[in-house]
Amino acid sequence: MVKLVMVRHGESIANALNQYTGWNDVDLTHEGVMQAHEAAKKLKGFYFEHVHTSVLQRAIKTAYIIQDDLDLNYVPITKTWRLNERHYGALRGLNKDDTRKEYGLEQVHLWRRSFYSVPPALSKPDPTTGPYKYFDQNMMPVAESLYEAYQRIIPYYVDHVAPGLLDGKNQLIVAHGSTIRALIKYIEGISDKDIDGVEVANGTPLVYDFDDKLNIINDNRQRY
Ligand SMILES: O=C(O)[C@H](O)COP(=O)(O)O
Repeated sequence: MVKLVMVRHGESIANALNQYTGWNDVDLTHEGVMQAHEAAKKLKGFYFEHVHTSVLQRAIKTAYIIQDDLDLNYVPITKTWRLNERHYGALRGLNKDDTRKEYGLEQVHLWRRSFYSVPPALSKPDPTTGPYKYFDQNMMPVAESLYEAYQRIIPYYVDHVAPGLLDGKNQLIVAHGSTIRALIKYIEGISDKDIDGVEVANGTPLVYDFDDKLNIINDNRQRY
């Protein structure tokens, strides 16, 4: 049996302000730091051989806290844009309740949870925050549906996470709400329609036990 654990970062400053975030690089709040420590507590005794995270500090710092609390700082960590949150386009930085008032509940639900809905796009990529200044601007999204984000997230999982699992090595992914929803969809074979009912809470470890063919033996995921 091998384990995959996925953790959404602790509460970020944008989460606390109820703002769309996406590729914006915002820090954890104090509450978010505490949630990362809580996640580590729940994972006490868990050993993993590789950590995978995004290039966004809210996920990286959550991963570091978990590694440190579990005394696993020596475990290699990969930071990749492929595990970034879904790009929220021109919605990033806006308050979610304000957009509900302006565009209606249904539209906001579609932007946030449907598989194919694309948020309003930026007119051009926005490389103003740290992680993107060395990026090829041609690959920077201006907005992503979950479907589009899935196309960059799942190849990373298939190429860099699944081989470790198939080798019997536990893996930890510390990422974002939509990143983890895409991974849950792939791993559990959830339909395009049903994925809109899947939520991922900050700092709550999702644990999958797989057999040697990566069939799920057990998981602790709650749908709500
Ligand atoms: O990018 C964001 O705003 C959040 O991390 C996830 O937001 P959501 O719950 O609206 O998908």
